[in-house]
Amino acid sequence: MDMERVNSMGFGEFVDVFGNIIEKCPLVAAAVWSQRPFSNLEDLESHFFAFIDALPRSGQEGILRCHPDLAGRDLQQGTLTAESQREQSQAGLTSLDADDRLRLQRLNAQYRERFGFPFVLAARLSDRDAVPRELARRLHCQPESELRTALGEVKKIGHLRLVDLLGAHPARVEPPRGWRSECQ
Ligand SMILES: NC(=O)N[C@H]1NC(=O)NC1=O
Repeated sequence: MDMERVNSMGFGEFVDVFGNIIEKCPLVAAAVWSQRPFSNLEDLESHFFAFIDALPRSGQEGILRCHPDLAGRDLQQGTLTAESQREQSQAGLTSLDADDRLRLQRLNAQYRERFGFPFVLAARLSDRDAVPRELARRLHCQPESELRTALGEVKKIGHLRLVDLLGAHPARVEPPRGWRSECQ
């Protein structure tokens, strides 16, 4: 799909196509539509990300809370969005054995208890061994930096989803501008 096609979309079609760039948050696409025309993928995604950055903390936490746990209940029940299902599957999270699944579920619960929102990570840039390791590491980060790290992961997920839709050049796997974890 090229940008001319994107720029020609009416509101309804745009939200249908881009409504899940930010997981279960079609409002972001709805707001971005009014910023058209877009010159390229970077321009388009910058509007998605600027919307997130401009939200108050409650809105940013709300966006994080719309994400399903990695290897969590939605995966078990088959209720993930198509995008999330594919991402979790690519990371090998759909084929964990019972012990590994339980370990991840316990870590997810600890993380949610500490920060008040779910652990978010771009699963396609990770794998079944790295996910619990990264979760355990981030559990010890400070809440302020962890919020920024988690929003950076939301942006990585959104970037990869946009690349899928627009058939653009290979995804930047190390995106610039502070998308890295702030807590080492
Ligand atoms: N919790 C979490 O990170 N979920 C997201 N990550 C990802 O790659 N897809 C998701 O749904």
